[in-house]
Amino acid sequence: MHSSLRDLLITPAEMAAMDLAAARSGIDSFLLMRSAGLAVAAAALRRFPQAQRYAVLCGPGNNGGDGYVAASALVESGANVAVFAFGDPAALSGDAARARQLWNGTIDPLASFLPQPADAIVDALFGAGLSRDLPEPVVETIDRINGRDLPIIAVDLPTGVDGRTGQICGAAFAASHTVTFMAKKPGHLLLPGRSLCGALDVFDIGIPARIVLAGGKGLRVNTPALWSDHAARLDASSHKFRRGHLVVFSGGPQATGAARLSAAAGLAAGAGLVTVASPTSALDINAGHLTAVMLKAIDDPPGLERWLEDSRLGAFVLGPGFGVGERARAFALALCDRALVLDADGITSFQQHRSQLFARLAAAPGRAVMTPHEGEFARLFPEIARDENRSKIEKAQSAAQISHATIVYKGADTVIASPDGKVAVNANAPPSLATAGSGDVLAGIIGAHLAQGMPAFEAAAAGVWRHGTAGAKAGPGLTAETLVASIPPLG
Ligand SMILES: NC(=O)C1=CN([C@@H]2O[C@H](COP(=O)(O)OP(=O)(O)OC[C@H]3O[C@@H](n4cnc5c(N)ncnc54)[C@H](OP(=O)(O)O)[C@@H]3O)[C@@H](O)[C@H]2O)[C@@H](O)CC1
Ligand SMILES: Nc1ncnc2c1ncn2[C@@H]1O[C@H](COP(=O)(O)OP(=O)(O)O)[C@@H](O)[C@H]1O
Ligand SMILES: [K+]
Repeated sequence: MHSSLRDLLITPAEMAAMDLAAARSGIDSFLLMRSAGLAVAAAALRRFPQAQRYAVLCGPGNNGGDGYVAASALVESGANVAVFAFGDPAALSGDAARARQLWNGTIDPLASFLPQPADAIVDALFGAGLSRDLPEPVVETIDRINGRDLPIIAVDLPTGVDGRTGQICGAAFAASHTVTFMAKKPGHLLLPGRSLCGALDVFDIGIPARIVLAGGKGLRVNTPALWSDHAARLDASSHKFRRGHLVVFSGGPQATGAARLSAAAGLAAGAGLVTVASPTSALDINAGHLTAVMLKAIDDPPGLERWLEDSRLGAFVLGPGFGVGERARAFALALCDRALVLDADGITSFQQHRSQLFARLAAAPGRAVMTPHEGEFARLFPEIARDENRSKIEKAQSAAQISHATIVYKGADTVIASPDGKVAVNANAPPSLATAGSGDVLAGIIGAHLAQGMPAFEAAAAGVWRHGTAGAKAGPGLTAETLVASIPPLG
């Protein structure tokens, strides 16, 4: 696999365009199908050598074609193979018809397939060309097979998973293993698709990297390659002010913990100084819990404006535990032209005042990052959230464009998108991150990156990645506190 393809995500439409570009450059498309089918057969033999029968389920398009190639290769290796087809195999056209003609065995209708206890199933029913909900006979087959604890090797995508969105089209196989070609598709990473792929193999079937790279639109998996060039490095000339000063705003006396978690995370993530800006009413409580983190009384917008004259204040986190309302809006609007992470209550405060926030961000571009979870996203971007046609990636991209901020659309499949079109999908976050305060920690890490001078998209992507890595390091019993202690070095 060409190293530059490793983190690339290709939509099914882009993949189809690449097929055409490959054909135009003189590459024989049947050879691509042959490579694909051989890769599937090899994966089936390698992963499930104990199978007494490989049941290959073939559909009406090129995914089915890959299945016929795999079936022939499995027979050549001495395996026992049975082929079942959905639709009329005589109606196949192009490369898929050629692949079927090379299959010497019988082809039974899909409806007659009865799974046997030692079967391994090759799912070549539908792949990138799935364009609507699955037909009823396919749904019935999937229902008959899922849950029987049989190994399923999916060709390109588990049948029923939409490669662009990761959504399920009526039903979907829960595969043990998925073999895809040239590059991952969004549906392999976005939920629920990701949870149905099993282990994922990306196989190079011979489309030149230059064609794949030219055809992709810049969708990426979030890895350090995206942002490590922007990471601040420590050297002998570093001092605390050069490492950046992060400010985290605290809520009132009943709601101070979230800000302290963000502040602790910011310090652990590398900000040189961190100050909790607290209402006077909560100063004593905050003071009783803070050591390395500093404290400053800030009660109202004029007090904030005066403090902002200190140019050493590098970045701000507003939202965790802050309280929803007018004060949050006034603080946020005053910070829009700075490096700002707007999280939690900071986001919810603008539910009825969205256009005010977006207009201010457009007029005073700073480095703003918003970190909504699904509920907060729906509050700020209700029309986008409701649009069932758009993938989570497309939703984050639209939200970034209309808000003029980098969006971190959180979840197990967090998407990071910038107003200028950069986008990445995160894949390293363990489910143990679903714990109270985990989002506050993320906001603090991103704030530290902004304080160190990273651009907004890179600061956010690096923050999400470090948060995921910290989650894995802290292990299954993690709490927000152990998460902070597990934040790994940057770069
Ligand atoms: N470059 C590569 O990556 C390579 C890719 N390769 C392989 O090609 C696969 C993509 O092939 P593909 O485009 O023919 O699509 P595929 O998934 O077989 O289905 C299309 C057929 O299904 C039909 N159809 C769709 N939805 C339906 C529904 N709900 N219910 C019923 N019918 C439905 C649709 O008909 P239509 O929508 O026109 O009615 C059409 O007939 C890809 O996943 C990979 O395995 C390799 O061969 C090597 C090179
Ligand atoms: N199942 C999951 N798998 C991986 N990461 C998750 C999962 N659920 C939540 N997370 C991550 O944990 C964090 C939770 O943030 P948030 O919902 O704001 O929680 P809180 O408000 O309690 O801090 C987000 O970064 C989110 O992406
Ligand atoms: K499939």
